[in-house]
Amino acid sequence: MSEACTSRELMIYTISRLLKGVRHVAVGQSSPMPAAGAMLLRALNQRDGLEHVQVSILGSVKHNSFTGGAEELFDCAAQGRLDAFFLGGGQIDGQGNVNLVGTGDYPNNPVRWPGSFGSAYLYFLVPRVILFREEHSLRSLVERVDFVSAPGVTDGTVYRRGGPHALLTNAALFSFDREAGRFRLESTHPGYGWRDIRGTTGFSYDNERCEVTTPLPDEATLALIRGRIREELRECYPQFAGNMPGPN
Ligand SMILES: CC(=O)SCCNC(=O)CCNC(=O)[C@H](O)C(C)(C)COP(=O)(O)OP(=O)(O)OC[C@H]1O[C@@H](n2cnc3c(N)ncnc32)[C@H](O)[C@@H]1OP(=O)(O)O
Ligand SMILES: O=C(O)/C=C/CC(=O)O
Repeated sequence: MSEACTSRELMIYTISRLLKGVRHVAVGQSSPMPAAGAMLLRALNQRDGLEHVQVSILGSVKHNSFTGGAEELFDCAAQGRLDAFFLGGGQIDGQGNVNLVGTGDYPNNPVRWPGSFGSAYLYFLVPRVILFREEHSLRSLVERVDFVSAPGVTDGTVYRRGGPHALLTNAALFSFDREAGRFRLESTHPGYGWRDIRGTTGFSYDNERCEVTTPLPDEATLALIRGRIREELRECYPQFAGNMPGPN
């Protein structure tokens, strides 16, 4: 029996499950776990003789067919040729708003993050946007973000084909109901129960007393993460890949 599945490996595997059915997935800045999850889906589909998955990772030479940087990604999204993307946030709230700018009042934020990137644009255009935040805490999952980098919901007068699909943390998986503008707890990761999630989530959500446990990857999938995926990830995220379990 190999070393037990780590929290990050579970998140990577869960991302690959959330991506099922996509043909083209892109990964933006500062997103090692999404990159690994997208690579895992590509590898699993290849292994199982399923449809080819195009993976475009910003900043990568090996795993990116774009040669012109983010502009090409944005054009691709506008043309409807991108099925899935990922957004993080120092804060994420119960309506799926993400804050990549900082806490407190802009522009004198006591805590400052890298900035909004093209998050607002892509959030409106990419059908399946998966939100991710490793830290599941009252400070990261808040009632209302201090700054809206990209809004989760928009009124019906605004043309919008993209938006939040799910929120994944190191403790739980939520889906997002776009009609209701609310998250629904879908599963808690091994070691966490619904009460833990209630106590560490700053917003209200549906299906609070969820008893479903997030499924773990099987041995073969775990071996793929620790082998091929870890190696593919090294190009863009050497430190993250170096901290993953795997053969020396
Ligand atoms: C086209 C495109 O590319 S669109 C962009 C796509 N990519 C993304 O959306 C992902 C972007 N992600 C990020 O920029 C980062 O991962 C962030 C900002 C969300 C989080 O930053 P991380 O460095 O991972 O988190 P970390 O927990 O280390 O926090 C950084 C700092 O902010 C502080 N912090 C983080 N969250 C909070 C919070 N909610 N409240 C107060 N302080 C906070 C931390 O204490 C830390 O401070 P320190 O440096 O003094 O210790
Ligand atoms: O403008 C943005 O959103 C992101 C740009 C990242 C890049 O050019 O690599």
